[in-house]
Amino acid sequence: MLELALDRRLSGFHLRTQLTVGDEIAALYGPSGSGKSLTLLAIAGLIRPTSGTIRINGRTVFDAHAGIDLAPHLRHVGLVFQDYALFPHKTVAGNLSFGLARGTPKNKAIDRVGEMLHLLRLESFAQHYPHQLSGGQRQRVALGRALIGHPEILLLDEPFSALDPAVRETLRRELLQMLADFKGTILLVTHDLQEAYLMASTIAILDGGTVLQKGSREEVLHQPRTRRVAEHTAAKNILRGIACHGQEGDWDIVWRGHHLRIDVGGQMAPGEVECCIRPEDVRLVWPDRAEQRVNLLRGRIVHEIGRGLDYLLFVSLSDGDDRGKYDLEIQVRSRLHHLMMLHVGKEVWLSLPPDRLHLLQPDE
Ligand SMILES: Nc1ncnc2c1ncn2[C@@H]1O[C@H](COP(=O)(O)OP(=O)(O)OP(=O)(O)O)[C@@H](O)[C@H]1O
Repeated sequence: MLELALDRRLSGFHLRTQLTVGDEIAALYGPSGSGKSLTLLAIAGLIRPTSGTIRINGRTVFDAHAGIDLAPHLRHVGLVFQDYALFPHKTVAGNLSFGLARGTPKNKAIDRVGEMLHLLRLESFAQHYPHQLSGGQRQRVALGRALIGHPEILLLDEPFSALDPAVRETLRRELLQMLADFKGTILLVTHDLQEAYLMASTIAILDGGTVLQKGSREEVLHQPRTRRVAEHTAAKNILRGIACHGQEGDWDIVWRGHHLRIDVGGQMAPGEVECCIRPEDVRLVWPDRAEQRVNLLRGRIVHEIGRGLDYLLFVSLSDGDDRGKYDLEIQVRSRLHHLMMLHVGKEVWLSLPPDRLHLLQPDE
């Protein structure tokens, strides 16, 4: 388990990461410059926060107030850098043994390097140098160097960013397989939402040095707390409207003259609100079945992007001829696009399922 409450001011940037992560893979997801790498460096003991605490499995490795600041090698943290940071003049075996604690007896070191080479399937590469390895093999060596000292937590800083998409997919799978036996916390830094979703069970969204939301990957994706989180998680359709009581004691949001029913499942006050719906949650409705649907809207496709397996449709609800403007972004499978014979200019019926409309809290 990892518990963080960090504060560090730099010129023009204020890092204030508050985060607790259990023994699982958690993604620290955020745009460039949001403070992801600084957070990892602080956990590893490579930069010193001005104030705050860092606990690893209940053990305090940093506490500014109490004057505790354990050296990196005493924290039991494995760190895999973005560019792997292998020593070019050391062999694979040499790079791996660098991860062992100083003073490890020679026969123990040889055994442990052997075990690691086996786990990484690099036995026949022990005497190779980094420049003689593929990107994937280099990544494995970097991971092995981080794991060889039996760390309690593992920090991975954008481990796939340097790779092309095809290799990236294979290596994500490989990495998950290799980490299956790791029992502690794994914190993966990424600025790729899909990668965060694929690799991690929990996602923490970092922006401007602060964690905006942390939750299960489903929660973060489908129940963003605020507009800022919704923007980071590509919710796309953020609707600003007026909340009022609906006809059956439920809640409606009046948006662009339409009464949209929303399942709020909690307290809500009348007045101006924002809600969101993801592009894949907007339903396209066959015209002959339109009347049976709730939250039905009529619109016109003003733009579309074919992406192979699916299409992004941009739909305007107004009858005007302003082609650049759209009100909703919708994601549909190519098969449905074909079946419904969709094209730019076509009129479509849409439904916004009440349980997919999600109310946003005001940004702090
Ligand atoms: N030594 C430093 N001195 C001053 N500012 C710094 C220092 N290191 C980082 N920063 C600033 O802190 C902010 C966060 O940097 P950080 O490297 O943690 O971002 P990141 O989220 O990891 O970004 P990326 O995804 O691009 O790697 C940035 O605005 C950066 O310019």
